[in-house]
Amino acid sequence: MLHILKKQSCCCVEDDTHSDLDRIILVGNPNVGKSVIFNHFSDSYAVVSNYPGTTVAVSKGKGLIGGKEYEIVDTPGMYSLQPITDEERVSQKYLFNSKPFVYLHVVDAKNLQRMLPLTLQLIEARVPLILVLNMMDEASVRGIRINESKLEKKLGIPVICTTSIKGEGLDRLEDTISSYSYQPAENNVKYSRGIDHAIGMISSLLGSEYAISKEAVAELLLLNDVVALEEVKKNNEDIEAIGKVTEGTEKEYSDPLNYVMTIERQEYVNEIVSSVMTENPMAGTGQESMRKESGHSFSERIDKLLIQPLTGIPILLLVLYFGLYKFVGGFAAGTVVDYLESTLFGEHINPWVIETFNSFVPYPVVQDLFVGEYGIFTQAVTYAIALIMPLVGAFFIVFSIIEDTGYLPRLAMLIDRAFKKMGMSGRAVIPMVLGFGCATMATMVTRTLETKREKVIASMLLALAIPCSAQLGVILGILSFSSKALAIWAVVIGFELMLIGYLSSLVIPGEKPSFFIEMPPLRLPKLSNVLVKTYSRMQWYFFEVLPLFVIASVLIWIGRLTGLFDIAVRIMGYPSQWIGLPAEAGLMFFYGFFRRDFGAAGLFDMYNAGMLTGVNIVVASITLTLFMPCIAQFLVTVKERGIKTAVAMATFIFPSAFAVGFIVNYLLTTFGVVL
Ligand SMILES: Nc1nc2c(ncn2[C@@H]2O[C@H](COP(=O)(O)OP(=O)(O)OP(=O)(O)O)[C@@H](O)[C@H]2O)c(=O)[nH]1
Ligand SMILES: [Mg+2]
Repeated sequence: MLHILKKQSCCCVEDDTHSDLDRIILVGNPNVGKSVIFNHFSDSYAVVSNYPGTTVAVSKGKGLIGGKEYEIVDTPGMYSLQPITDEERVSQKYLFNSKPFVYLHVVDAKNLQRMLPLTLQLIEARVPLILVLNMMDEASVRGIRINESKLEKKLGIPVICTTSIKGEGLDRLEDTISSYSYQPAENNVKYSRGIDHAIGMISSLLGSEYAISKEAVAELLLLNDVVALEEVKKNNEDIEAIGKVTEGTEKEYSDPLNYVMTIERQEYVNEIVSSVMTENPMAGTGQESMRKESGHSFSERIDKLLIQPLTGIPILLLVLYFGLYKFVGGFAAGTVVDYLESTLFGEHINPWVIETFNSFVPYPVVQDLFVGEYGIFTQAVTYAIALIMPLVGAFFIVFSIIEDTGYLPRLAMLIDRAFKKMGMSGRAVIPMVLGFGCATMATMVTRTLETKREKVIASMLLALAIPCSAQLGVILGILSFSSKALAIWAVVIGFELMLIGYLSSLVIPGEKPSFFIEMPPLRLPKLSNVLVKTYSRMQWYFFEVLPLFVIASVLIWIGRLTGLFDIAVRIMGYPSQWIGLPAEAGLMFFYGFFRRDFGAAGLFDMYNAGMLTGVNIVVASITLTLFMPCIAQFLVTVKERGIKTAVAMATFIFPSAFAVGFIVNYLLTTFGVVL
C-alpha cells in the first residue's frame, strides 16, 4: 500500500522534460509487467492491468537504486522496433531520442520465442541493455525452465529472472543495474545476403550520429519506417540514395522485406530458445502435475464460456447487472450519495460552512461566490465530493476487478463481429469500455487501434454515446425508479451507438480493420492493485473535475452579476422545451457544456426537487448522455485526431442529441407512456 503515497503518472499529457539524472527505460511487449517493475522502482504510479495496451503514454518517476538516484521511465508496450499502432510509435520515438544509462527489456518468460526478436533488435541497435525474464511463476507452472547464464552468454547481455508481482528477483535486478557498464554485444542475426548488403549500404550513407546504431536505423529505413525517415530527414541525409537502395532490395525478394527479416531473425531466436529452454508440462510430482493440468483445462473451459455468444452474452449481462446496476447504480448512487449529499453535506457540513463563512465575510457578492446557491463550496465542491467521487470510486473498483481478471480481451473476442459492422475490430472494445470510466482517458487509448478509420469511429462514438462513470452513476441512480425507464434509456443509447457506428463505417473511407489481440491468462485480481488503481484514478479524476467545476461556479457567478447567465440559461431553455422539458432544464444543459457529469449532477438536483415527470427524466437522461463531449475530452480528441475532426464531431453531436431527445419525447407522449 506504499503505492498510495506515490505520485500518479497516468496523466493524459506526454511529458518530455529531461532531468539530469541517469535514466533507466523500461521497454518490451505489451502486458509483460513493465508497469509493475516501474511502480516497484519509482516514486510514481503507472496503471497495471491484465490486457495489452494499458500504458499508452510515457510515465516518469525517480527511484533510488543501489544508493543512486535515477530517472525511471515506463513506456507503452511495443511488439517490434517497426511499430504498427500509435502507442508503439510513442515508444519508438522515445528510443530515437534517448541516451539512457540502461534499457530494461522486460519479457514474459513463458513466451520467450515471441519476445526475443525485440531483444535481438535492441542488441542490433547497440543500446545498453538488461534482459528481464518476468512472470517466472507462470512459466514454472507450465514446466518451463530457462538456463539464465547460458542465455546471457548467447546474447552477451545480463539476464535476470523475476516474478515482479511478488517482488522476486527484483533485488538481483537492482544489483545488476548498480554494477552495469555497457559492453557492446555481438549481433549474431544472419540476414540473407541482399538484406545484409542493403543494411551495410544504407548505414554507410548515414552521416549523422543517432541514439541507436546506424545499422538499426538502416534496417528501419529499409522497411520504409515513417519515424526513421523523419529522423534522417531532420539530419539532411541523402534520402534519394537511401530510397534507391531500398527499392532495389525490395525487387530482389518476392516477399515483403519485413516478412523476410522477421523470419530470418526468428530462425536465430528459435536456435537460442532450443538451447536455453526446456518445457515439460508434466513437470513436478505426479499430484502437482495433475493439479496443473486440471488448472489449465479449467481456465480453458472458463475461456470458452466467456467467448462463445450463447454463454458469453448472459455472463456479460450478469456482469453489467451486478457490477453496474446493483453496485454503482444501487449502492453508490443510491445509498452512499444519498447519505453524503443530502445528509452529510446538505444537513451538516454546508449549513455550518455557510454560517461560518457569512459571519466572517459580510459581503453578499462574495458570499454568493463561495457559499451561494451555485457557490464554489456549496455547488462545485459538494458536487465533486458528495456526488461524483462516490460514483467514480464505485465504478473504478468494479472496473479494476474486471481489468485485472483479463476479461476485457475475451469481451473483445465476443463482440468482434458486432463491432466489425460498425467499422471497428474487437480491439476497440477496450477503449469503448474504458470510456465508461472516463472518456478522456479512453480517447487516448484509441492509440492502440490500427487504422485511422477505426480510431475516428471509436473517438466519435466515445464522444457521442458513451456516458462516463459519474454520469452513468447519476443516470443509473435516477432511473432506478422504474426498470421500464432504464430499459428505454439503454435501448435508445444502444441503438444510437450502433446506428451511428454503422453509418460512419459506410461514410468514412479507409481499410477494414483486422482483429488481433493477445490473450493474457485469466488471473485472480490482486486486492492491493485494485485499491491502488482505484485510488490513483479517483485522485486523477478529482483533480481533473474540481478545477472545471470551480471555473463553472466562477463563470456562473460572473454571469449572474452581469445578467449573461440568465440569457444563456434562457437560450438553452428553448431546446429544453423542444424536447418537452421545463425551461429550467436549460441550466442542466448549460452545466453540461463544462462536463457531462456536471450536467448529470444538475439533473440529479432537478429530479430530487421533483421538477420532472417520468418521461422528462428519461428524455433528459438520453439527451444528456448524447450531449457534447466535456472540455477535457474535446481537447484530447483535438490532440489525437486533429482540430477539424474534433470540431466536425462536436457539430454533429450537439444537434443530434436534441434530435434524438425530441423523437423519444414525441413517441413516448404520443403513445401516452407513463413512467
Ligand atoms: N503472474 C504474474 N503476473 C504478473 C507478473 N508481472 C506482472 N503481472 C501481471 O501482468 C499484467 C500486466 O502487467 P503490466 O505491468 O500492466 O504490464 P505492462 O507491460 O506495463 O503492459 P502494457 O502497459 O500494456 O504495455 C497485470 O495483470 C500484472 O498483475 C508476474 O511476475 N507474475
Ligand atoms: Mg504498462
